[in-house]
Amino acid sequence: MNWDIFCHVIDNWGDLGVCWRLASNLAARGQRVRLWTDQPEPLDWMAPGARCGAFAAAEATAADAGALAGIEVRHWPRSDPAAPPPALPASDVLVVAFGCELDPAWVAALQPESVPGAPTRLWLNLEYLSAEAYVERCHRLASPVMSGPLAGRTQWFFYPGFTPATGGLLREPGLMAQRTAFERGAWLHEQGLPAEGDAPRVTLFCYEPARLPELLRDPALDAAHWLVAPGRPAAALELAWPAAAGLQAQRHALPHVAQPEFDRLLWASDLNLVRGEDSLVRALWAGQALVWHIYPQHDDAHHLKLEAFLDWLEAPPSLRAFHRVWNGVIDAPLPPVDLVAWQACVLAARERLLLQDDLVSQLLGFVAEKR
Ligand SMILES: Cc1cn([C@H]2C[C@H](O)[C@@H](COP(=O)(O)OP(=O)(O)O[C@H]3O[C@@H](C)[C@H](O)[C@@H](O)[C@H]3O)O2)c(=O)[nH]c1=O
Repeated sequence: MNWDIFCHVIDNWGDLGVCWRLASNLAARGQRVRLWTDQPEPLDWMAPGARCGAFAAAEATAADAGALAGIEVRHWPRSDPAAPPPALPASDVLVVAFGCELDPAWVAALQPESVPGAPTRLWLNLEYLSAEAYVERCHRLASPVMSGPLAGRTQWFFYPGFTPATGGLLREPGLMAQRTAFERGAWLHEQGLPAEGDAPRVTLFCYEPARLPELLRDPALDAAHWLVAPGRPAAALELAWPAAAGLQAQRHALPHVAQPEFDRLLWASDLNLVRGEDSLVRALWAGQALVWHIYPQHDDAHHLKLEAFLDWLEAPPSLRAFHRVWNGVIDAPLPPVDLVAWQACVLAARERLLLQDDLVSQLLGFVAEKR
């Protein structure tokens, strides 16, 4: 089948990160995808070569073409109201990610009314990830358009989630086999990172957690190797680093890496301090201790979202308390890091997730059912 996926980058990298993973998961299962985004630039490091297809086909190397077969990245002139709808063959499935607004003329162009007798074209909204109860209620609901140029059409809600009654999480079929075969020492060595010794490796991929200086002084981390992602995490650690004075801790600034390499970074770490949406999911698959820096919302809606996640995670009291302080929900001393208990919790959660179908399997099933 042919897919159009629309991605409006609001901020940071998760909007595009999720959409790229979705596109590549679909392509790996034989689907043909056009990925439209208003801000394709981060793909240059997240998925090197991805932009070749649409922007510079002649420059694509054979390796790029092979790795990215089935995906065409296209620029979406989202904020230009005069941009004419594309004159391209219609797609079977149109996905607007995270409820992004697509001009009705574009919807109509890419999804002409289905011909009687032919399979129905589908228009889906892939929503944000949450463990809150509404997700199970809203997953797979139809949203009929009542007025305007698209009146009479239906958009379907598809919600990712952590339980069998949701759309599940993105997970490539071979991911766990790769995870098991991963050789941490060799990988760290290849990256030029310290591969010897028992000192914990901590991946830092966060926003600006106010309690970072306090965490630097946690006794479990006083000789830690901090593996620091570029951008906001690097800036946050730079400010906090004076708190590590006198400790043996070391920091290692990392470059932007491609998504598969980012996964391996999480596999190689004893503690993953992740954020947003996609890195949280990848930290669950990594099966190491994790702490989530949730994307903050103005009305504090993220507090409930965080609690729902901690409930689903069956987080032990120390991990719950740590999350609440780390995310500024409560003002209290940061509880001590307990790598053993926290990893056990993540591994148990991963076992539960592995019993469920991944998001793309469910999405393909949903589309087959509706067509
Ligand atoms: C640091 C790094 C990240 N990445 C990728 C992994 C992820 O796909 C992506 C980061 O995305 P996230 O973890 O989701 O965090 P994020 O905070 O970057 O993204 C988002 O969070 C969402 C909840 C919001 O809705 C978005 O608007 C957005 O802010 O960047 C790499 O591929 N290589 C790297 O070197």
